[in-house]
Amino acid sequence: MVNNCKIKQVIGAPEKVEVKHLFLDSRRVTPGSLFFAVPGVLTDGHQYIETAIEKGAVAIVCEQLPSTILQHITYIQVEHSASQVGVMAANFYDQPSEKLKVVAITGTNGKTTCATLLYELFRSLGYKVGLLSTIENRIDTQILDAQLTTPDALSLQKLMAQMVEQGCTHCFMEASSHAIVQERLAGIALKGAVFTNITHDHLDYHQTFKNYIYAKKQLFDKLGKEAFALVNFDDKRGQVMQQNTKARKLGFSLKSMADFKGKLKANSFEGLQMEINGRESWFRLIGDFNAYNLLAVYASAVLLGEKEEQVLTALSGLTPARGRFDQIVSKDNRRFIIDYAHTPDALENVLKTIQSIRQSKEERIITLVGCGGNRDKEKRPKMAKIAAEYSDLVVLTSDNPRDEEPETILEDMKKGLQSEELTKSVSISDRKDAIRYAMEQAQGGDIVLVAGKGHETYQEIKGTKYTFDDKQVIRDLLA
Ligand SMILES: CC(=O)N[C@H]1[C@@H](OP(=O)(O)OP(=O)(O)OC[C@H]2O[C@@H](n3ccc(=O)[nH]c3=O)[C@H](O)[C@@H]2O)O[C@H](CO)[C@@H](O)[C@@H]1O[C@H](C)C(=O)N[C@@H](C)C(=O)N[C@H](CCC(=O)O)C(=O)O
Ligand SMILES: Nc1ncnc2c1ncn2[C@@H]1O[C@H](COP(=O)(O)OP(=O)(O)OP(=O)(O)O)[C@@H](O)[C@H]1O
Ligand SMILES: N[C@H](CCC[C@H](N)C(=O)O)C(=O)O
Ligand SMILES: [Mg+2]
Repeated sequence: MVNNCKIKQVIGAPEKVEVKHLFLDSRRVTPGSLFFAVPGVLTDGHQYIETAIEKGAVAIVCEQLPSTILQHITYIQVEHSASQVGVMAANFYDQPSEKLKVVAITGTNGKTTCATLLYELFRSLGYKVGLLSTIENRIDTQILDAQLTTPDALSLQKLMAQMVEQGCTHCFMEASSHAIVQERLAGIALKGAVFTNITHDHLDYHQTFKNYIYAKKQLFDKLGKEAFALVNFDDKRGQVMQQNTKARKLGFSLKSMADFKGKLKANSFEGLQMEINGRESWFRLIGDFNAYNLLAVYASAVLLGEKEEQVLTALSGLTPARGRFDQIVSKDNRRFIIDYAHTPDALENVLKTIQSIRQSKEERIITLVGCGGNRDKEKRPKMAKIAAEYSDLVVLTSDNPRDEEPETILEDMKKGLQSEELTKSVSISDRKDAIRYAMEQAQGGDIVLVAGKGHETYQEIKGTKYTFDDKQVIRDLLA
């Protein structure tokens, strides 16, 4: 358990103790286990040491020792418990990440898309693969629910151990900025890290944009010299990510010279045509932003040792991840696009793409959008403004209101709109009613973007997750 760990002291009894399970949450502790006391955002795990022991924990990892030391318990005192969870769990599970080729993708947008494409690509190249993503986790063909974009440090090691057990050779994972700051990736040996982009999101958590950039940079700072640090050169923070890394520095770009240079040739509602390092291919993903994702995926695969030609052939057959530019065209030719755009930049990219590939301005753009509750409030007026700028009609509605009042979120969004923009927008807080309204307003040829929830199959309101699936709602209303 203690290899590579930064331990201050071990006290109590006995130093060599057998541990059956590891837990981060006292509520789940079972007899014979080890409990990690980690200070968190809402509370401090140190408060639950006693409960964990009552439930049968035999070992405790903590930063501060409790006032009462029990002789039959082993206390491992460390400087920083969050960073020791993954390292100890990696020891416990016998270093699963070293038996896999693990690539982590970070960036405000594009993580799920890239990780899912890599998973599909490597499967089509004949490998057994693991995937850790916002939509779901996969161990080869087995699908497991995902609660977080990046699982907690214990679950990560356990999932990777299961991947090894099932014969997987690769694992593609999303590294959210929360996860990096909280050291969920500690103890994972990465073969590579990918940076897609950084734009406004999560300032509720990181407070400043500088902190948010720094959070992502830590992923690259910790890479070993045998790994690759692949970044988007067209994002001005791309090279910032590489400043202090020991890893091999590589970049992709659509605009300038790069190790992986893409040239976009065509874009339509069916896909895009792009030349990569001189080879031209057709892909079934839509929009310039997806050209970046495709470049990142192509580059990662080549850097992992796959043959360029084979990668291109396999990649050109792949379709977008669920809820990402997902399209339904009705019999009367209304086009519905379900997309997980939940940041200002994502929304702007999707809308710019729609504007650039529609046949003419006769095809009106109707955008339905909301913003999540208990999350970054600064993005609300920005997202409303972008929706108004690129659309003929805007339907403001609820996303996942969580513990906030939907009306308050809508008011925050409307603050971004000038009077003429307000005249082309309506607010309908019930999401289903809002979708119905948007659909009714559309005529043949019009395009309705339903943004923000993508693959999600629930709507979270005041602690309850109600069944809700944008795509299904549209299908039902069409029927
Ligand atoms: C704000 C945040 O990121 N919180 C995450 C964090 O929780 P925390 O450690 O701060 O938890 P806490 O509630 O303060 O508790 C502190 C400690 O006491 C323990 N505890 C608490 C209560 C108790 O009775 N017993 C007990 O032992 C907890 O298990 C924890 O170890 O660490 C936990 C384990 O790793 C996460 O489950 C939890 O995610 C919460 C549920 C969450 O909603 N996180 C979101 C914001 C998030 O992480 N999102 C990113 C995606 C963002 C993106 O889109 O890019 C993600 O990776 O999913
Ligand atoms: N490379 C990109 N650049 C900008 N926007 C993108 C890019 N890729 C995807 N998007 C937009 O962002 C949305 C979310 O994409 P995706 O799920 O791949 O991102 P993510 O980084 O995993 O998001 P999350 O942080 O929620 O996990 C897409 O639906 C699309 O609108
Ligand atoms: N991983 C993102 C998802 C946001 C999705 C959106 N539908 C919302 O609920 O705000 C977050 O936690 O910020
Ligand atoms: Mg994601």
